Amino acid sequence: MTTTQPVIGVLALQGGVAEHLAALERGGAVAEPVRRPEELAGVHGLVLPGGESTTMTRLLDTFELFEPIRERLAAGMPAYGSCAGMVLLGSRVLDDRSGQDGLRDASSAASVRPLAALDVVVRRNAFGRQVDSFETDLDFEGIDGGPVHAVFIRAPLIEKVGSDVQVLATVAPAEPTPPERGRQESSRSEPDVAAAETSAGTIVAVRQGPVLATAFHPELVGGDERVHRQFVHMVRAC
Ligand SMILES: NC(=O)CC[C@H](N)C(=O)O
Repeated sequence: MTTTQPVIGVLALQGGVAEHLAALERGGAVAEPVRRPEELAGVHGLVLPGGESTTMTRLLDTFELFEPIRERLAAGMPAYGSCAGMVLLGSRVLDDRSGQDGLRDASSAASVRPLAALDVVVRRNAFGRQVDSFETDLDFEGIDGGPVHAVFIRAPLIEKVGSDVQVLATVAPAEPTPPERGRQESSRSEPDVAAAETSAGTIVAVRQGPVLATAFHPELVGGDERVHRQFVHMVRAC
C-alpha cells in the first residue's frame, strides 16, 4: 500500500513461518521471510516463530544469523517471539522438569543459546505431559476487545522477570480435576498434579521495551490478529 507500512521479518529457518507472515500482513505490515543476514538488514522488526528452540539454535549458527540478530536486538530492533521464539529471546533457559535442571545462560555452550533480549528466565516444555497442548482465553494487558484466545503447544513459561519487564498475561490457576467416580485415587498419575501446580498463575506474555513475547501461538487463531497488530504498532513507534 504505502511507505508508512513497516517491513517486519519472520525468521524463516523452521516452524510456523507462513502463519506469522499472514498475521503480520493482516495486522498492517509488509512481512518478509528472513533466512540470510542481508534479509535481516532490510527489516524494521523481527518475529521469531514457534518450532523447536534447540533446532533453531543450530540453524541460527548454520545460517550465520545468531550474531547479526543479537547485534540488531542489542541496538534496539523490535522483536516478537512466540513459544520457541520466546525461549530464544530470554536470558536464561531452564529445561523441562523431567530432564536435568539445565540452567543455561546466554554465554554457555548449550543446546539452546538464548539471544538475551528479554530479562527473563524461561522454562521449556513447562506445562507437563497432561497439558502438553491446550487452549484458553486470556486477558492481555494493552489489548482491547475482550480476551485473546491462546493456543499452547509444548509451551514454555516465564519463571522470573527482571524489574524492567512488564507482565502482559498470565494463565489462571487451573481447577483441580475431580477424580472420576469409582476410580481409585491412587490411580491418578503424577503429571495431573504437577501440571496443575505448574500452570497456576504463571506468566505467559511479557514486554520489555521493544521486545514482546508470548508462550502461546496467536498466529494460529484465524481472524484475530490483535497481538500482531500490537507488535506492528511497537515497530511503528520505534
Ligand atoms: N510450539 C513451540 O514452539 C514449542 C517450543 C518447544 N517446546 C521448545 O522448547 O522450543
